[in-house]
Amino acid sequence: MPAALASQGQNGGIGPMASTLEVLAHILPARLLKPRVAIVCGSGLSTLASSLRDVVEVPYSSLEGFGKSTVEGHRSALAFGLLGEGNGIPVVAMLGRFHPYEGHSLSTVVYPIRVLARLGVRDIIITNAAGALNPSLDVGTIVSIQDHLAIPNLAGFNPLLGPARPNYPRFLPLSTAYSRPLRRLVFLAAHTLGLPRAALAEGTYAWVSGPSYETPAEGRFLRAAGADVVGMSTVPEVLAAREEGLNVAVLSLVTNKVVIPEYSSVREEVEAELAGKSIQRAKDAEVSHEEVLSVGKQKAEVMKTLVAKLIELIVSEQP
Ligand SMILES: O=P(O)(O)O[C@@H]1C[C@H](O)[C@@H](CO)O1
Ligand code: HPA
Repeated sequence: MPAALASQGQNGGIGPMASTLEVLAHILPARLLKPRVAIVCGSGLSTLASSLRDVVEVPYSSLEGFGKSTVEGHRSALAFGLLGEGNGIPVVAMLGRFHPYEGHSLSTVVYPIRVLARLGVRDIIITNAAGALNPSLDVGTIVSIQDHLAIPNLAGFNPLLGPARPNYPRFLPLSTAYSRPLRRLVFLAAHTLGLPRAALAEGTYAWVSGPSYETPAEGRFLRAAGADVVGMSTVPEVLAAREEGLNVAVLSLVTNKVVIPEYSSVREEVEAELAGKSIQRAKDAEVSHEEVLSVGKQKAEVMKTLVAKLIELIVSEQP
């Protein structure tokens, strides 16, 4: 395997794990140190952690091995806290994530997931902002992800690249990566909260490296290949989480429709113009990160309520 590819992966190890865990053990009170469930907050969704109480925030800068989230809408800290009444459920949230397009290696992107697993997390709820490829998905819909299509993984950009390690599978199966029991609880949570049926859909997530958004041809290609939404994160985290033995649920918030106009010929337009006819053409549209963040802000509350209810259900089924 080319060295450049191997170094994109797990770096043959688990980074400065002992040091990271030691710092956390030093900072956190015992009731927060062993989180049961983890949340990864997508673009504009760091307020998902605001349902926690007794929160202790740990900046990534104090944790060796962590990078810095440089994307607007992501904060560089872990939030440890309790959810619900009484003793509460210990939960940890990544208030921001690392994307490969920021210049982070894949091993840095997934390092926090490996840390969370070692703290005792059993279930992880990964959220993201995504563009809709499936025309039936409206902006603001939450999509419970059931599968993924990861062209970068298929092409050799995979966080699991690297030497085999003891106690880790060499060949990770992904046919059940998105936990069916957790997906069931996602729909039960939505039902319990009385969310309208259309607020929550199911679908397949296409991972692209970004940071450029898709061209219309790429959008058509991903749709034709079976994806419902597209985004620039999540899949590396899912792979690491599965490798670490965590149960995974992924919730994508549709923040925009991917612009996939029908192919429209300029030649035909010019010929029509010359013939004195006019052709009606849809207006050009473009997606922006500002739009993504604005929808995230509008829908963060419903996403937060859904995630909190999901965590309650997870823990009531598997204390
Ligand atoms: O971190 P997520 O996947 O939520 O962020 C999405 C994908 C890109 O990072 C960015 C594009 O607007 O939002
Ligand atoms: N494409 C890729 N990533 C995204 C999009 C998109 O349209 N929207 C939010 N994240």
